[in-house]
Amino acid sequence: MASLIVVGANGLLGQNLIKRFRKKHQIFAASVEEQPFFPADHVYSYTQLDITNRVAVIDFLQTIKPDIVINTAAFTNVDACEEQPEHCWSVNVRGVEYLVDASRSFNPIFIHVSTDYVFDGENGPYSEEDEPNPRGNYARSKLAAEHVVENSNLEYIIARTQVLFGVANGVRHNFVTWVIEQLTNNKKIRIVDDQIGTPTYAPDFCEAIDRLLEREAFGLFHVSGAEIISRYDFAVKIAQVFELDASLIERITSKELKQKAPRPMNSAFKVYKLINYSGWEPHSLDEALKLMKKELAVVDG
Ligand SMILES: NC(=O)C1=CN([C@@H]2O[C@H](COP(=O)(O)OP(=O)(O)OC[C@H]3O[C@@H](n4cnc5c(N)ncnc54)[C@H](OP(=O)(O)O)[C@@H]3O)[C@@H](O)[C@H]2O)C=CC1
Ligand SMILES: Cc1cn([C@H]2C[C@H](O)[C@@H](COP(=O)(O)OP(=O)(O)O[C@H]3O[C@@H](C)C(=O)[C@@H](O)[C@H]3O)O2)c(=O)[nH]c1=O
Repeated sequence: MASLIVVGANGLLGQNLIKRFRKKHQIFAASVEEQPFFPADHVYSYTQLDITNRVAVIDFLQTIKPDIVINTAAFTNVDACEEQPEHCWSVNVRGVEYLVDASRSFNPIFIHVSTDYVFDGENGPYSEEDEPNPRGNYARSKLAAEHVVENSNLEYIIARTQVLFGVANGVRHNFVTWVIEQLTNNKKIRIVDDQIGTPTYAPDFCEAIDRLLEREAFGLFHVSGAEIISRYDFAVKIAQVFELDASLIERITSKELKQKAPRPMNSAFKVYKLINYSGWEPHSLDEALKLMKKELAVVDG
C-alpha cells in the first residue's frame, strides 16, 4: 500500500481516482472547498487546500510526504480562462510549480493531468511525439504546466486526456451528463459536428493510471478512449444508449456556436503508447456509456 495525495479531489477525476484507489492505497485528498464531495469515510482523509497558496501547499505535502502525488486541480472552464487569464495562470501553472517545489525534498512519483487542447487540432489524431501548438489561455497554461513537471527532476507521468465523462458529486456538467439532462427535459440542443476527439470514461482514465503505476511506466501518455468521434455523433450515441430522443439534436458547426476560447477541430489521440505500456485497452464508447448508465442508476437509487 502506497500513500497517495489526490489534489483537486472534489472534481470529476479527483472523485473517480478516490473511488479507484481508496481500497488499494492510503489516500489523502485535498481540494479548494471546505468539505469533500466524495463521501469522506475512515478509508481516506480530506484537507481543504488552495494550490495557489504556496505556504499551505508546502505545509500539506511536507507533513504527509506521500509516495505519489496526483494533481487534478485546475481552472477547467475553458471560456472563463479567456476572461480571467491571471486566475487561469495562477491555478494551472503557478499552483503546479508550488506542488512540484514542495515535492522535491521527498521525491514522490508526480502524476499530472493535461489536455488535448495543447494541440491546435489541425493534424489530429495526435501521438505523444507530435508538436503541441496551444491556442487560448487554458491551452497555453496547461502546456506551460507540462513543462514545469517535465523539468522537475521528479519521476512523473503526464497524462493528457480529453472530453472526460462520468459520475461524481457536485461537479459541473460533463458533455454526457449535459446531453442527458437536456434531452431528458425535452430541450433541443445544437451540437457541433466539426470538433472531433476521443472521449474518455473517467473510470477508464483511473484504470490506466493504476496500470501505468503498477508497471512503473513513466513519461508522457495520451490517456483517452480509442474511438474517434465528432461531438454531434457522440451526442447521438448518448441518446441511443440512454434511450432519449435523438431528433432533439441539431447538427451545427463551431462557427455557429461562437465559443469564446478557440477549440481544436481534430484533437483525437492515438493511444498506442498507453496500450503498449499498460497492457490494457479502454472500453468502447458504447460499453463505457452503458457502464455509466449503471453508475447513474445506482446514484439515482
Ligand atoms: N474535464 C475534461 O474533459 C478534461 C479535463 N482535463 C484536465 O483534467 C484535470 C481534472 O479535470 P476535471 O476533474 O474534469 O476538472 P474539475 O473542474 O471537475 O476538477 C478540478 C478540481 O480542482 C479544484 N480546484 C480549482 N482550483 C483549485 C485550487 N486553486 N486549489 C485546489 N483545487 C482547485 C476544482 O474546484 P472548483 O470546482 O471549486 O473550482 C475542482 O474540484 C484538470 O487538470 C483538467 O485540466 C483534461 C482534459 C479534459
Ligand atoms: C454547450 C455546447 C457545447 N457544444 C460542444 C462544443 C464543445 O467543444 C463541446 C464540449 O463543451 P465543453 O464546454 O464541455 O467543452 P470544453 O470545456 O471545451 O471541454 C474540454 O474540457 C477541458 C477541461 C479540456 O481540457 C478539454 O479536453 C475538453 O474536454 O460541446 C455544442 O456543440 N453545443 C453546445 O451548446
